[in-house]
Amino acid sequence: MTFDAIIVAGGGGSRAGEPKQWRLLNGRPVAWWSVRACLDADARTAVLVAPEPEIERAEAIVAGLTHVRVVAGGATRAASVRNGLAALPPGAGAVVIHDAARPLLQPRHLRAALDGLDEADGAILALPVTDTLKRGERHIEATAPRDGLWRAQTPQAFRREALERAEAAWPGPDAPTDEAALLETAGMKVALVPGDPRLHKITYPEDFAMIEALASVSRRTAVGQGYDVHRLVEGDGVWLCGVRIAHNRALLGHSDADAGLHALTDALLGALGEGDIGDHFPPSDPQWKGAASDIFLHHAVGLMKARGGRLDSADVTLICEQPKIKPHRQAMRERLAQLLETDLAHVSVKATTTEGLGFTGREEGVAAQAVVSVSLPG
Ligand SMILES: Nc1ccn([C@@H]2O[C@H](COP(=O)(O)OP(=O)(O)OP(=O)(O)O)[C@@H](O)[C@H]2O)c(=O)n1
Ligand SMILES: C[C@](O)(CO)[C@H](O)COP(=O)(O)O
Repeated sequence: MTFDAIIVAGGGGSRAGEPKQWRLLNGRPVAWWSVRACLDADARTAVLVAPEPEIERAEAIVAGLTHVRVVAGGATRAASVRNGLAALPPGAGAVVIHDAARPLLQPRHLRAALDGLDEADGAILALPVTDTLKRGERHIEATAPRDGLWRAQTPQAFRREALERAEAAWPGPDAPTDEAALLETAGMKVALVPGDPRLHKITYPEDFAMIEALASVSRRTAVGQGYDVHRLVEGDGVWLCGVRIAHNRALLGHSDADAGLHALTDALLGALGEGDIGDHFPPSDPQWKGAASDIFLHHAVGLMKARGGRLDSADVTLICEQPKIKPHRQAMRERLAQLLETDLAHVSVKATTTEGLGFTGREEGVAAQAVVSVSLPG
């Protein structure tokens, strides 16, 4: 079933003491992560609802993403959801509503909520209550039975037509605290789908630390490796790891033949499961003839960033007799750190000969190997 997503980020964060949806989490604003997850799950349109005075800020945050609309929120969460619904294009069978304040959303959560619509008009992620419940102010007045009680989370998915009907039928005047309440009141069926503690909502200041801790355990490390070779021919210099080295030979290739950057690009694509450099930049395509290989690496870095990935380390080994690499190693590391948008300490360049053996030993070509480690949302 096709679906649109509404990510509500229109609150003021009074209990958190700041507009929590804009605070940085792993280098991105809290609200960005949910928009990204909805797009990764193939939402047709993701509507980000932001406080009216902060529309431009929200637009800047999602500027690099396609199929996103930003609209102004209302005085309550329910009003913000209504504004989001009004901004949806017609057509999709389902709508998913999600709190921006739950930034560890993953596509699998969205799929689980949408699957719940097979047997109901709505489906919400929820966790069974596991603590004993007490009622009272300063002292306990009663112990409340917890059987059958659930903590409602988001995402919450709805058949669009059912949500619109339930919305129109809501008696008011109070706003519901979630959209499942609209359907419950209208007598419709809403499924309970097993939730996830990682969908914890940032409500109070201490929740930021909790989310950061959950985010760090929700990440995985991906390793990628790359290998490339280019032939040495007549010429006056070579490009290696983004640095031009004067030499009495040149490297032959469709692009600038920078074996170091090619191996590194392949390593990064490998860590992301994105195929290899030839899939993205076919050698048969004339536009890459003589191209500076910087653009290949830049592209792979863009893919990594779009996934919320972070480079932890990159290690390149150049294999050749000549030219000598050591005098250029630092310049290469600096250029790679710049291209990888990371610190110098995360980048290493090494070189070795093959003791005169093989094609590198005979100075017929230069080989390069690269290994990268990337941290990705789990
Ligand atoms: N008028 C509102 C109020 C809330 N929300 C959004 O609804 C989600 C859950 O609300 P809540 O945790 O209550 O956020 P705030 O309203 O920002 O917090 P507070 O109630 O502490 O002010 C958040 O992503 C929040 O941005 C919204 O879009 N519009
Ligand atoms: C919708 C919700 O996330 C379900 O738990 C929650 O009700 C929103 O937070 P609020 O504090 O009630 O606005």
